[in-house]
Amino acid sequence: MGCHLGGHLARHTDVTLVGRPSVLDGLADGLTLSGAGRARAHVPPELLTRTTDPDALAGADYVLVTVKSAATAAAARELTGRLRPDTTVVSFQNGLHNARLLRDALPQTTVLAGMVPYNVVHTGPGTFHQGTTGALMLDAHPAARPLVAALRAARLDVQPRDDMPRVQHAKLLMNLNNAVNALSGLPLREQLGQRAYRLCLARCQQEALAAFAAAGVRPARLGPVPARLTPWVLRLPDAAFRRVAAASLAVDAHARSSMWEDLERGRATEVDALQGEVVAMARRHGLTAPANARLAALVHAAEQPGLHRPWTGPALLHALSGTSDATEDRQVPGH
Ligand SMILES: NC(=O)C1=CN([C@@H]2O[C@H](COP(=O)(O)OP(=O)(O)OC[C@H]3O[C@@H](n4cnc5c(N)ncnc54)[C@H](OP(=O)(O)O)[C@@H]3O)[C@@H](O)[C@H]2O)C=CC1
Ligand SMILES: CC(C)(CO)C(=O)C(=O)O
Repeated sequence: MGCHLGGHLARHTDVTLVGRPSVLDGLADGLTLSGAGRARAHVPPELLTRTTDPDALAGADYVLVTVKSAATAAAARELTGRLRPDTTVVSFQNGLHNARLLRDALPQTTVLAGMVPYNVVHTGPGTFHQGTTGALMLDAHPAARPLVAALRAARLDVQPRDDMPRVQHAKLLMNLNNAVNALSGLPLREQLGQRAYRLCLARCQQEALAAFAAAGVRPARLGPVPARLTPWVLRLPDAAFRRVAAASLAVDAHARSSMWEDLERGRATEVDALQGEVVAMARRHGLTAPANARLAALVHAAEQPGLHRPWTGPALLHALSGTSDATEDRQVPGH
């Protein structure tokens, strides 16, 4: 995500990519951006400063944090004492707590929450493909204005919002599919086209919605269907689902979740910040979230070397069976 955002911005403003040698070395000839209906674009290496040294952020107006949730605390420690007082940090990460973690570590700094609604996959050396579309969102704040202008100049759609906690809860509901998608081994379109996988996701979302309600949080509406009705739409038979969710399925045939990419590359996933968050929130409010707990356990098992095998939809649903009432799979809203 850092290469995608940085690559787009580098054509309009000075960008320094602070990252790992394994990523930066692949950018020696620059960076190629594809997807989302834009012409394939090459960003030449002279437009990108690449470094592993966080000291390079000392002069930055903005720091966009795009590490996985488990790496936020360490990244925050690296930022501590290195930023100008007027630098603004934006967390463009999934999960609910990354901006708060950064704020706690950087109390003198303006830290904004952001949200990326679309998927980006590293498809080859220096090549980053955007497989789905949507507007970036971030806290509406005066400090965000120049960044919003730069993102727009780079032709990235962006919406400042005054309800980012609600946006992040809505995004968490979407991200509950990351585990299902990663375990399926399938592109998003193929996976969401199969009802058995959708029933797994519907169970996770139902548990999350119950936990959100108990916590007094109403997730923002990010798409055509209000969040509370999404589990019902997911449970529709395939043909009806295809009609109702045509827009959601209009994704690139190759788009996959970031968690799929983590399992493919043998990296730890973000499941603790997604399914794990629902389990923790449910517990705080005297509820349980057994489908989310089971999926988190399956993802952790798949993180072990050699243990990642694709799950069919029926097998995954069976693995979750007994974790919630199967009659839910026939439930309609209000019943
Ligand atoms: N990819 C996607 O399609 C989407 C991702 N997101 C969210 O965006 C965030 C980033 O995701 P994604 O780009 O996929 O993650 P990746 O793991 O692909 O990229 C993060 C990179 O940051 C590196 N990194 C970690 N800590 C540091 C540090 N302190 N200094 C420098 N580099 C560091 C990681 O290295 P290492 O592996 O060594 O830790 C890794 O190379 C996540 O929260 C994700 O959920 C949101 C929407 C879509
Ligand atoms: C865009 C989306 C929802 C795609 O699965 C995502 O956030 C991710 O892959 O992490």
